[in-house]
Amino acid sequence: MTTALLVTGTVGSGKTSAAEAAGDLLTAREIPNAVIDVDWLRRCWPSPPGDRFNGALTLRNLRAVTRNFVDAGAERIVLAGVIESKAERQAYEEALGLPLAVCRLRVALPVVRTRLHRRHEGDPSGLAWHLDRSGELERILAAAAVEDRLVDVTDETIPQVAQLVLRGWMGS
Ligand SMILES: Nc1ncnc2c1ncn2[C@@H]1O[C@H](COP(=O)(O)OS(=O)(=O)O)[C@@H](OP(=O)(O)O)[C@H]1O
Ligand SMILES: Nc1ncnc2c1ncn2[C@@H]1O[C@H](COP(=O)(O)OP(=O)(O)O)[C@@H](O)[C@H]1O
Repeated sequence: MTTALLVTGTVGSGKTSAAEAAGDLLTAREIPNAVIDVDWLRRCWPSPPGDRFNGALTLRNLRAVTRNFVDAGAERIVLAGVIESKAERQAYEEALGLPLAVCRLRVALPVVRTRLHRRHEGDPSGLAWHLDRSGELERILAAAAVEDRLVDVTDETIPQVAQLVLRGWMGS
């Protein structure tokens, strides 16, 4: 049966990079897989009042895209995204229609901020928003403890993070 793994963490923690690299590792092992960057499923403007991250639309897109990937033969689905509560986790699991594991990346905030400066070079307003959100979201995620597994990856390279994430999910 197909199973899903959500790589989560605060903004700039490396969830997108880790999910992409995990997909590459699965491909190298010839395990049919798909990678979903949840940010793209909510990239629609404007969002409705009271739903600033487009949560409802994200779930509808997730349901449709996942079904297509499963129909295409994906056995492992790796997602990068943010969930802030156990209720949101349940809603994701229901939309996916698959067993879901959640791995949270923890990265020391000064390192996150250095990465954000690099990623948002030439984008001062985006940088300011992400810098502000990084600490706030880290506190929200730590309090919510929605994950099955928390890994501190402050000093790990992207391929190392991908390996850690997969090891916790698949055992190797
Ligand atoms: N609760 C919740 N739900 C969904 N997404 C969340 C949430 N909190 C923060 N984020 C993160 O917000 C970041 C939005 O950044 P974007 O650059 O995509 O901006 S925009 O939505 O296009 O305006 C984007 O940050 P990055 O993770 O750095 O890409 C999202 O992951
Ligand atoms: N393990 C890592 N080591 C060094 N830089 C990283 C690592 N993971 C991600 N990055 C870089 O940090 C930035 C944020 O990573 P990204 O994957 O976009 O994070 P997120 O999806 O959590 O916002 C990107 O510029 C990325 O290239």
